[in-house]
Amino acid sequence: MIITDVTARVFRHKTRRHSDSAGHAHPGPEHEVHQGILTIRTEDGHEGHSFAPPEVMRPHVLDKYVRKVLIGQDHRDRERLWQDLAHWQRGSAAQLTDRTLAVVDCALWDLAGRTLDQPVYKLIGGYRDKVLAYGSTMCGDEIEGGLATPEDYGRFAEKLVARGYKGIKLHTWMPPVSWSPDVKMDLKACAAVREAVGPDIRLMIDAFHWYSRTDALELGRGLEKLGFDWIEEPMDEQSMSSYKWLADQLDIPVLGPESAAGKHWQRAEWVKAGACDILRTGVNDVGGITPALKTLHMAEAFGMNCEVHGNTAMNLHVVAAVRNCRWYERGLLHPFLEYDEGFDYLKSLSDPMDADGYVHLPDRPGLGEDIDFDHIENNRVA
Ligand SMILES: O=C(O)[C@H](O)[C@@H](O)[C@@H](O)C(=O)NO
Ligand SMILES: [Mg+2]
Repeated sequence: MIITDVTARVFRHKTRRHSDSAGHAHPGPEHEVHQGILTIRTEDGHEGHSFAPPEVMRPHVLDKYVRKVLIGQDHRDRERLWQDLAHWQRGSAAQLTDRTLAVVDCALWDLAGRTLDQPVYKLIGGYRDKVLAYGSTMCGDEIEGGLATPEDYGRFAEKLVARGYKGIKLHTWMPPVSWSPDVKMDLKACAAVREAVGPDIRLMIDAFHWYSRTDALELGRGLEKLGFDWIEEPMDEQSMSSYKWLADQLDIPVLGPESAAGKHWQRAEWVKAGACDILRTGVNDVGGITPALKTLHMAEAFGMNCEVHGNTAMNLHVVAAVRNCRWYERGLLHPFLEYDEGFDYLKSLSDPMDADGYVHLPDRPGLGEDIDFDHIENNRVA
């Protein structure tokens, strides 16, 4: 049970996903990027793994913080290890991030599952073995036939419904798209999707994240006429009072915060302030599975749903272990990318979806990621 080793491996993998200046993904030519895998090993040879960008697990961070907290400890003490690592953040000069807490916490959960030969969601306490997914589109673009016009969104929505999705979330246009942001164009895309899919498919929006209060209000009022289920991150989430102002004015539920700092503590403040109607958490956003569960359980105590941000196994297992989350966010999707092709370092999808829109939890131990260790070793860069 005692942790003896924490290692990071960096490897090449190929993708057609490219990040823009705001960190949003768009399709492009295949290129090589680097990915990291963190491995935590115990004295009896058990291992737990989790993936993250290499900078999240860089040598300085592992040496100065992670190994100091983990080595020699009982790997089953996830709560104490998470608290001990989180307490290093304050004095780390912002070098120890929530993303690092998340990759360590996920590897510990994976280690527990692999050691006990159980899926993580069953260790947490399973609520369901399959979860309804919504298709989460990439942000709009200026790619001919991509997501460049409202009609493009409408056509893509039809394809997503044919694939089985019962819900669709539009990420609309944001800089660096030359003419964006534009509330009226956002609403045209939403209207085109509603027209294309009809009244029974659930629709949501995740818009430009820095609109003014009045722009966000105009967007929200328009969405109410289109029967959307929620408006997400239309303003800078550092201004909780702006969200309180917006939520007080709108009938459509305001969902958040996704990117606001402060883990489950800040999300408790949003609930107390009435700044959202549906809460949001995400394993990468709050520092791991452990704090994501704290957020979801707190929301449940207030009678609130809490939607989990992001795809991948770590978020899927959290969604499968709670009642007060309606969807798994499957994406990000684009007409020019085949999401079901997965990643070249995984032998199978972590979130396979059936024709009815349900993602089934794999019966593999831990986080259930079907890792191709040969690919990792054959493409090692560090
Ligand atoms: O980079 C981002 O901001 C995320 O990918 C984001 O676009 C998307 O995951 C999201 O906001 N989902 O709700
Ligand atoms: Mg979002």
